[in-house]
Amino acid sequence: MSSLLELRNVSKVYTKGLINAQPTVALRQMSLTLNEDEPTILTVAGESGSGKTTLAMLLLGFIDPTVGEILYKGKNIKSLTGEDRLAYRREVQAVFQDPFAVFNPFYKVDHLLTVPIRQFKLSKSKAETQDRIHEALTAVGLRPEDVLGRFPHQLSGGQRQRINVARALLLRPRLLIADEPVSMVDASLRANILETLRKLQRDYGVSIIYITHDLTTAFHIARSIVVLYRGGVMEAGDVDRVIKTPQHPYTQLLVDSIPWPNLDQQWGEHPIIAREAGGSDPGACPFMSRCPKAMDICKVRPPLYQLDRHQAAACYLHDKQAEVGDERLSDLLPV
Ligand SMILES: Nc1ncnc2c1ncn2[C@@H]1O[C@H](COP(=O)(O)OP(=O)(O)OP(=O)(O)O)[C@@H](O)[C@H]1O
Repeated sequence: MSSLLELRNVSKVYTKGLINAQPTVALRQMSLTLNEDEPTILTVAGESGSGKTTLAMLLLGFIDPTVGEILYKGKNIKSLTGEDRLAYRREVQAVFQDPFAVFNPFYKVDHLLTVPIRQFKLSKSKAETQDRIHEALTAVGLRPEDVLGRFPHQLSGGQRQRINVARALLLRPRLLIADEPVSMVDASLRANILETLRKLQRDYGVSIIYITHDLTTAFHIARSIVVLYRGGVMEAGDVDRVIKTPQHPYTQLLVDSIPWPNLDQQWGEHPIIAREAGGSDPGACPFMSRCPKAMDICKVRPPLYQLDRHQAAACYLHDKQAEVGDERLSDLLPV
């Protein structure tokens, strides 16, 4: 089986200057492989300063490893030239934390989406360009008529972030580096954007390296996880296994810091729905009795709704098909 991406013993050491240089080991002997034939979502999790962004910068070729090598389709990304380099530039895309910072405020969304198509000569006509843009916007759950013709400041943070994902998707990437893509997005839109990423992996065969400090979202979308601490890999493996039975004390600490809702607790005059649904099972979604779509998701990952009530909130708010009655969620779950 051929590899899409391979890190071989990669370390990155930053030095601050010539005098009194204090080296920082931002990444330490990291190795991992993503297979070309098995698009997957891999989470890289860790607290602030653990080396996550350094890893993203290395993978995108913005900085070079101090030791070790990074191979894309079997070739060291440092020595890529010509067609190979162009393919790597096109096929490895990124979505960053801040959906505000990426856009030039003077250009409309149309321009922002047309530029990459032009740069990589992906279309032969204006009509084809438009078709591609419409397809990409639709794939990320946006209606073209809602966003085209607008400036970035006329869009919500969630819309902007999805346009970032659409822009990456236009280039038909094989690998997406998503560095904290939902940390600056409203809680109600997080599940929506994470679901979009999952769709890219499932329907478009894009592998995703999802970088986060938030294990709840990692659990939501990833199949496997690498836990970083001070540049070193503490634990790695199947996401269910690592989060449910963490072996390393640092991972245990991260898992212990996940907020767990108390399903018996009442807020204001309204009892939480889990009560109404007879949901004494702590792993059950509080909205399960009235939300068919959530039930589907629950079958895949039952404890999702146990992890973070905001996740449940996001799911409810996002899911227009869910018939949960007229109650506003904010009446049921405090924000
Ligand atoms: N350009 C740089 N020069 C020197 N040290 C750096 C540089 N960039 C990062 N570091 C250091 O490397 C370590 C890892 O930083 P990095 O930004 O990769 O962590 P992170 O996990 O992404 O953190 P955060 O979640 O806060 O963004 C930190 O100790 C940081 O101070």
